[in-house]
Amino acid sequence: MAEVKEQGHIQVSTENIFPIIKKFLYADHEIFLRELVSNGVDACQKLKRLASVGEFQGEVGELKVEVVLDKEGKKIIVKDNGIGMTLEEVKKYINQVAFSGAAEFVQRYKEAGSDIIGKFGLGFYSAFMVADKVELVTKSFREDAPAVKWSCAGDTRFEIEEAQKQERGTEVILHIGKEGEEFLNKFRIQEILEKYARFLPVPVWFDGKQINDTKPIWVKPPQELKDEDYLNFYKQLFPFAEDPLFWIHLNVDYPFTLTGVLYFPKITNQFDMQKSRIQLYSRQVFITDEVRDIVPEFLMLLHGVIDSPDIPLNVSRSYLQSDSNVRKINQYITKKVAEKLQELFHKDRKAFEEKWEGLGLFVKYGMITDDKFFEKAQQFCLLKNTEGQYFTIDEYKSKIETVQKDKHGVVVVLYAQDTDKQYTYIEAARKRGYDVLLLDGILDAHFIQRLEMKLDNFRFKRVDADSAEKLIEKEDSTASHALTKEEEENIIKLLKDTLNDDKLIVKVEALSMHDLPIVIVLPEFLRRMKEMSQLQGQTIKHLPSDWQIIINGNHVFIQKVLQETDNDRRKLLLRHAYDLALLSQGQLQGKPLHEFIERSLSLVEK
Ligand SMILES: Nc1ncnc2c1ncn2[C@@H]1O[C@H](COP(=O)(O)OP(=O)(O)OP(=O)(O)O)[C@@H](O)[C@H]1O
Repeated sequence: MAEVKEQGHIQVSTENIFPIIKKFLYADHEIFLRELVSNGVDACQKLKRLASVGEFQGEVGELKVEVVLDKEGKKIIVKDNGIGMTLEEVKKYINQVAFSGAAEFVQRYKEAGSDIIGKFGLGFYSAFMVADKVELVTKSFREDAPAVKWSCAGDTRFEIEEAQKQERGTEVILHIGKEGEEFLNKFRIQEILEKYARFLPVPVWFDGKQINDTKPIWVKPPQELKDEDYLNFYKQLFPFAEDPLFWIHLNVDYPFTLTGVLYFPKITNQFDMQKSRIQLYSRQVFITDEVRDIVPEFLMLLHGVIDSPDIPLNVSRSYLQSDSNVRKINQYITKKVAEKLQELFHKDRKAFEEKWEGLGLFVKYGMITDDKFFEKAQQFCLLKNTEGQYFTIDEYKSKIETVQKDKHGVVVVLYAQDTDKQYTYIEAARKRGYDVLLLDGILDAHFIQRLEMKLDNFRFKRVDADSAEKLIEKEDSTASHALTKEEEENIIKLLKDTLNDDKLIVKVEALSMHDLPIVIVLPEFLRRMKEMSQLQGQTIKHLPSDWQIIINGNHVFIQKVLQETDNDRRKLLLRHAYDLALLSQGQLQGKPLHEFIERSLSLVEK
């Protein structure tokens, strides 16, 4: 038996901290392993540093941290061959420094409650979340320092004695208690190590295998890396994801330290958008994938890794938002992303256009949520028209300015959300020499509003918001149609009778012969209101009374209806014209569609 060198009490100010550490938060118990393994890694790195400056002249050997599970003996052991500790150091670091860390935690826990949980590196004493008794056996790199054993059974008493350890380094032996039983499982340990230790800078071994990649790409200089390396790393992080569109390597040391790689993923649906896939590391130790307050909101769509020792982890969320480093990091990332996009745009516009389908989503999201980004992105944000051509905002403005300016000097941008459903309207607009954009993305409704807010005299109108004639109101748009006042009243009444609805909004307009005899439009404002309420989860269908019916006073079909003497046939013809209008809107379904088909056949037969 070794001689007991010292017994003592860990100094506790008010109450025993162990019960508090133990009850910490159930879900976070696993971090004990992160803490112990990273202490081992730190110890190895310290030794390497000492060797590099000549303060340690012995054999460094292969530095590593090893985790051993002894299921039978109910023990988890974390060993390293790093610097180790002398007796004095054990007293200083374990009894005082580590303890004061734990005491500080307890203090904050009492102040902030669950807010700080999971954000606080509890350090060495987190071992007591899972262990009833902890032993630490250590031998310093200093040649003449004897090995020391420290032990503590989860109360304020500790013991220090001489130990028999021959090799340099530290071994922490956890005697797992009831609370920690779930960790006496190989797969659980494996899982925790893969989560937290995957990219630690010193080899970490468990169950005969090395868990980690000590040199992940974000710590390497970008000029040493090929596209393939970035793609492989992406696969390593997200084995089931499709290849990303491109990536940005972050690398800054002043005024804060930040490295990382952010990927622009292929996003195909709204579900993909909700997944946050940025992992935060601090010196290669995984911290969290909850990066909401660190990364600008719109960049939450990106995937990848950020590593910064300058992000405070042991504080509450509201504090994080006001932290000046976090704010600077935010701005830096935004700037970097904008610059990278700009560079891609200038270097190879064609490739940029080809990727726009996927990229546009990020750019638009950024423009919607971040003013600074809007300013920059305005220069490379693309608009695609229904013929598949791409324009920057300025290019598009110059393209349509002359033809699509209305009588108030506002440039009216026409757009479709569905080239099939709105085909008739797109054609009608094109015939008038107008250009039509395709804005069919999930964010486009918001994007349109943003552009209107930011750009002077720029208004968006969906092609079916009005008759083609009225979409862009010109000075001379008071063209008269072929019907007399009486005929106009007659035809309106007839249509209301036919459809059996008094409340319908019907008007006669001078459309061209190219247009349908009856056109149905949904004013832009009303439609947008509906869309917004739908986006917020309320599903209001377009009520029929919102649609406006426009009778084309110049169409021969309408003349024919008026000339027809048989009232039933007049109604039948008018019904047919109305159904054609619904059909061109993609709204004719069910029974009315069936009747329309029957009627079409009978008209042919007659
Ligand atoms: N395996 C080890 N080898 C050598 N020294 C160690 C080892 N584990 C802990 N120490 C010493 O004990 C000190 C306290 O450790 P503890 O884990 O509580 O806090 P920390 O690592 O300094 O900070 P953190 O709270 O972020 O973990 C360390 O700073 C280190 O000096």
